[in-house]
Amino acid sequence: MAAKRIALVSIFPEMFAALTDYGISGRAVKDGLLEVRCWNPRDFTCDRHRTVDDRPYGGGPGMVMLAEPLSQALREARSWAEEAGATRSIYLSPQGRQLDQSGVEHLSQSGNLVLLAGRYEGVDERIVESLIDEEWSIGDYVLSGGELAAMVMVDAITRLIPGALGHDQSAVEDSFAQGLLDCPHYTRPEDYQGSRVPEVLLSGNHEKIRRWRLKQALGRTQQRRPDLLEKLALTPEQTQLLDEFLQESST
Ligand SMILES: COc1ccccc1CNc1ccc(C(N)=O)cn1
Repeated sequence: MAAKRIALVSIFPEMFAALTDYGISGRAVKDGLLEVRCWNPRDFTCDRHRTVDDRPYGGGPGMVMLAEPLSQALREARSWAEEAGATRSIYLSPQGRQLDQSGVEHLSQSGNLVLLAGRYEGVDERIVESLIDEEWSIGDYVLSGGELAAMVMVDAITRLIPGALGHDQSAVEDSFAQGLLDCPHYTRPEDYQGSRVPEVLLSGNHEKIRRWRLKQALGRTQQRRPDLLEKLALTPEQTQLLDEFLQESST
């Protein structure tokens, strides 16, 4: 399968080493599953100070990113991504559509991406109108720049690229993929400071272990994120396991 191309537009390209040099995404780059390149609007300026921002029309605090350097950077980034196929240009901002796992799945299936990471108070709106297809937010909070939001999005998407997770992990079994929170996890030793690993996990009975993990995921979701549960149509087995969990936790 051709590598997924993700182009980044940012005045802090060095930040993206966190994606390309570490972990699952770093491995995906190394294995040729993912290609990441960055374009810096500062390289598309003509003045001595390499100015990328200016004061907002209408007054007010802060600065706004200038359209022209962004336009040139975005156009180069987009043509690189489009060389490898259909491409969608995304702007990360608090005003965007909120990202969740279903949004990640949607974006992971939509070809190549150009991600625009804004700084200051944001970018000149004419750039969003002319060159951006979709605006996305990773949550209802304000960051100093879109770079961390872009990296969150790329990391989540990369985990869904076939082959990116080794054989020992699976995005499909990810509880979040089923719309549930995750179950508890344990590893050696069996007894840690007097606290033991649940016996079922030591039993080697894989069906019992599957049911226990599903029960824990359902119970945790009910207790911590009932809003997620409301979205789900539980199977008869899931309904029964959740009832058992709630009975056990009320005793
Ligand atoms: C004041 O900052 C901005 C204002 C407007 C646009 C971009 C920025 C850059 N900051 C961001 C970016 C994304 C998110 C998010 N929630 O996805 C949070 N902050």
